[in-house]
Amino acid sequence: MDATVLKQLAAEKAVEYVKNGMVVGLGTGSTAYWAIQFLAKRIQQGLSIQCIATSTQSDELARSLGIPMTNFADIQTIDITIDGADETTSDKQLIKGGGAALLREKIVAAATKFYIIIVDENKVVEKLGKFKIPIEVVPFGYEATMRKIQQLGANVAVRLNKAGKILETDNHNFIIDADFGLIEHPQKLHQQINEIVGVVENGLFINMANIVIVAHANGTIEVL
Ligand SMILES: O=C(CO)[C@H](O)[C@H](O)COP(=O)(O)O
Repeated sequence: MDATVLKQLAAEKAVEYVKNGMVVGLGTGSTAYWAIQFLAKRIQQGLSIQCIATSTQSDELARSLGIPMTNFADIQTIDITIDGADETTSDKQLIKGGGAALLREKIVAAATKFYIIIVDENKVVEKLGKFKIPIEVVPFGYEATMRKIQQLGANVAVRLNKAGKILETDNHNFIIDADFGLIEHPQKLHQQINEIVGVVENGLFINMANIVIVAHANGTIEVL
């Protein structure tokens, strides 16, 4: 099965967890895209929910599909969030931020009671780290911040957009992509990165996912 179909299968399964009256966090990326589409379909069929997005891209998509949107000022908690990931281990430790939305994704995830990750089987790894860790940093002095990250043992580069300019996140920050190789102790590395002055947040999502829905190439769905 092709990658798009697998993304659809995982997304469709995740949307089954959403019930009337819930506040739902909307992820970012090409897999979360399908979850937003399926949610819109269920809303047309009568499902009543309010949603909060992890990026302007997902916010705009959701609004264009008629999904009712809310914000943190008007809610206490988020019942379910459905998001993609760049890598997951079988014990649900994640790398996220390939779409540069990791900061809002982590804020939404931290406010969520039941955090669902949807992936195809290619994202499941034994050890995290083949995918470079995206790190959101403030623009001021980012070269110095990048050197500190490098001193932790990474090869680093500031992320560029399609026009070759430094990519700016929704929060007007930059992303440093840091290659640490395969990571032995993700929790420790997460702390070490976030202790660097100038770092806002990093793409290691440790002990956050409640379930990971994996779509396999043969069309079966596995829930981790
Ligand atoms: O973390 C993310 C965006 O910041 C995405 O969830 C992650 O990059 C996966 O994206 P896709 O589903 O397109 O592979």
